[in-house]
Amino acid sequence: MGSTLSVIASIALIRGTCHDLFPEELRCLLRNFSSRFSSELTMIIQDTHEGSSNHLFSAATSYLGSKALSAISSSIPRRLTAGRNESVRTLTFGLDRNSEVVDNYNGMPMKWRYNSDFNSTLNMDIEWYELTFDKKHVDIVETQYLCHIIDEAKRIKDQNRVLKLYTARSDRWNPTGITFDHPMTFDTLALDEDLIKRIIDDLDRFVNGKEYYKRIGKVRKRGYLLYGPPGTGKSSLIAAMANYLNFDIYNLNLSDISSDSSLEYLSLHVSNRSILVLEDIDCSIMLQNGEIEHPPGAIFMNKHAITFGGLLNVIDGLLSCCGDERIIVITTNHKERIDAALLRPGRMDIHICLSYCSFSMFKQLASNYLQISNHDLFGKIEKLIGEVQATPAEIAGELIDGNDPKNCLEGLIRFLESKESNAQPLNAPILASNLVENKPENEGHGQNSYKMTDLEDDVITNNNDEVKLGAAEFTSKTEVGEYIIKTESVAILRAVMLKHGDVAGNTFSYSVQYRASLLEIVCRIILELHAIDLRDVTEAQVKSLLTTVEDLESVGLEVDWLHQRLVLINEAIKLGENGSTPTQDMSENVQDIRETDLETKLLASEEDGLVLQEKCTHIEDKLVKLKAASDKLLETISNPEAQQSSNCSFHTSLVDGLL
Ligand SMILES: Nc1ncnc2c1ncn2[C@@H]1O[C@H](COP(=O)(O)OP(=O)(O)OP(=O)(O)O)[C@@H](O)[C@H]1O
Repeated sequence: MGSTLSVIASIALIRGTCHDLFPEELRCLLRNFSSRFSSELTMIIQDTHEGSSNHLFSAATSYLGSKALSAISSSIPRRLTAGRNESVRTLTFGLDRNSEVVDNYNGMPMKWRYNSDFNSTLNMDIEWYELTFDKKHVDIVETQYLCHIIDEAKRIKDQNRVLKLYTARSDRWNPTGITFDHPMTFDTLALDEDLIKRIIDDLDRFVNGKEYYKRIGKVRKRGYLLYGPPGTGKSSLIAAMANYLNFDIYNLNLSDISSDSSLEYLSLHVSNRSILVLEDIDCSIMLQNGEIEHPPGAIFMNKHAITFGGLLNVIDGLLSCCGDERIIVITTNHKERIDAALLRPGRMDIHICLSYCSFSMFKQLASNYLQISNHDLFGKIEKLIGEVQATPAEIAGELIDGNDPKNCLEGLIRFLESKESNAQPLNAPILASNLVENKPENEGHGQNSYKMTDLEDDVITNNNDEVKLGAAEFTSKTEVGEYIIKTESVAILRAVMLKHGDVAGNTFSYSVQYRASLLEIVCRIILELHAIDLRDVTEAQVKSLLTTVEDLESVGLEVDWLHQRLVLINEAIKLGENGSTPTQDMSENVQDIRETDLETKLLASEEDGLVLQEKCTHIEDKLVKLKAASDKLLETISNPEAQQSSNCSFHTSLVDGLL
């Protein structure tokens, strides 16, 4: 034992002496000399290059630090440095002075040696790596290996860094941001499994799609629209996305921004590999109600100074040119209030509807909060969740306070039952907020439905039972006149055109696609009016529809006839609720509608006598029907008992005469 120690001590002494006698410069010289006769080549990578810091050197530091302890490196260096600072999530390692590590790159050994020394000429420490490899691999090192190091270092750095959340104040981003430490991940997010998989696939394709985007000449940005009632997990999904991608979040409330130029400035100062979130956009960008004068084209402005054009510029213009790998997420509780131009693929590539809690979502929440995957009470909860609209936030709220699963689940059942007793029936009318998205295949609450487009802008719809590729919104379209619209709206639009002419004709300053999307909204309102049971409609719901129609009118759509009809329905509901009889006003209103229809048709047909005659006959036929309907309506409304027994006529009177 004593002799072993003395041998080690002697070696250390000799090494120390050699080190003192042969300074680093001399040893380098010797190595260079011997390399002339060697098959190996050594490349020096210094910390500075041509007067500025050398990115390859810092990339090598991160790369070798991650390799130093891993099994991929064939040799673990004798001396390592270790540490951690505020900007990273885990410990980081590095090579110590004169330490070596061998990295096997596709079977080719790459020897790395780290060195540092004091440079008396520069009066500072200098650091460098020596990378030694077989001369025959020089091309691979130059064209592949060094790029691989840079890419890997970037990935490692991104993966390890602490995420930041930036908010804007006085039109500037908070310069340091705050640490974003949200625990939500795709594992804990309660969402349909298949939907999560599709979102992850899309994110993966996006972050790994550098070459793809380059090839097709498209800027690497992706727009997501998250919409749905409050508490359905929009913010939670953003957090899960940020954690999955390791992207910082820039959260912008447009109401806080004073001008388009401030918005531009902020968008230019969003870093790459980040998510720009515009929350509750419908609250910040309002549809004008016609009271405010504004230049043509600037139809959607908020009460401050941001124009719709300014917003599009951020999404399409400046951001497109000046950033890379950016995701823009827009959230809203009312998708139908957002201009279709903003929602089109290329701007908002993926639309995700976050809806009320389904049973599978509840099971995920139960697993998160109570750590149970099954319970005797699950059957009852499944039934209630199928009948009641409860948001994941509400369900989570019931599960959060308590350690005893049984108590929590019983509390949840009581909560759902109380909701059920106050709730609308299942076939309740559709709120205006659901107009755009509540297509037949997505109907049924407690279900999670969504549409999303992938890189090639396919559309995927899901109603929990089936997943269709390339269906619905963007693919199944038909032409009506110059408008290309969803097939399901064709019959209605044709009928509207026949009866009211081209109601979007006055909006010619907008694109045909945009006008088509406005017409789609009209069709959907009519479709919904035909589908709903008017006995269950509340005044608030009709008012909501009215707001949408007013919005349409404010952009120039001629839908006064629809407006009047909704007013009439509203009146009828009020009368029905009060049990009173119709007023003279109301019967005049019905008469007005008939006369207006006739006048419009007559005027529109003035030029052509034959057409006029034909149309008159057609209109007269319709008037006869409308008269019968309105008589029935008046009769029904004047007799509340009859209204109960003949809801069918009531409905026919109020709705069917529309077209
Ligand atoms: N899908 C979900 N999975 C897990 N938890 C959820 C989910 N949805 C909501 N929650 C819970 O409810 C809380 C509120 O949800 P969140 O803020 O994500 O909803 P939101 O749709 O963004 O609401 P708002 O529109 O009001 O901003 C979250 O903190 C989370 O605890």
